[in-house]
Amino acid sequence: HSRDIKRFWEWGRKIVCVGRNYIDHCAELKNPVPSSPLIFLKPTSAYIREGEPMKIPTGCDSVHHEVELGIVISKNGSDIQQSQAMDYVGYVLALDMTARDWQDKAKSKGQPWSMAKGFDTSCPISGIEKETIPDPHNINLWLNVNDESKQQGTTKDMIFTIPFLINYISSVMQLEEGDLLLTGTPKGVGPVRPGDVIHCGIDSVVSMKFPVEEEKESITS
Ligand SMILES: O=C([O-])CC(=O)C(=O)O
Ligand SMILES: [Mg+2]
Repeated sequence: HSRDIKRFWEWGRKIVCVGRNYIDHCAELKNPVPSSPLIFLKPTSAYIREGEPMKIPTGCDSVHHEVELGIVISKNGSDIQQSQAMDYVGYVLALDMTARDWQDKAKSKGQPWSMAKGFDTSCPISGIEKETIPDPHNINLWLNVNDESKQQGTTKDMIFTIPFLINYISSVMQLEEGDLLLTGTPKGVGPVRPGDVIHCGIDSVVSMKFPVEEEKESITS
């Protein structure tokens, strides 16, 4: 692949996610509000784009939608200072689809969330928007399931800001061109079922739709 940043999902090397970055989402799942960012990873094999279905993995009883502002890293950096951080960003709309029953089970056993967060199709994304988003800390994220409003939040309510997160993460692991950073979800998460359609957006600037399907066992001989 040529390294066209507009097609970062084809060659970007990691997806770094922030959990519990909105107080009202911490409260709805009865989780503590973190005093430092909660970081986890998703594999890049989880990406899907509009036109592809989101598939509920076999054996999972509850896949939740989480609409999030995504940050595409535009150049390599380590120890990126907060004052420089906004030179490294482009914006996407993203879903952090989560197998909530698997996550709950992992949490109760003290195990990582990798399976709950990393299943195939668990990271639907839009294209990159930059000029259309003048202030990423003042946009509205919304999500409907079958035209019913489920999530509505403003990035004003993020606990840890984008420069803080970029500095925090890049002091430990380099951020590379084409990486995606998911900044957490506001309240209103909930389950989706086969046949549902997820429609989400950032204000009226960008929106995307994904149908939900059951994963079918692939038939190979
Ligand atoms: O699974 C969770 O609740 C953590 C998370 O990804 C978020 O807050 O966006
Ligand atoms: Mg999330």
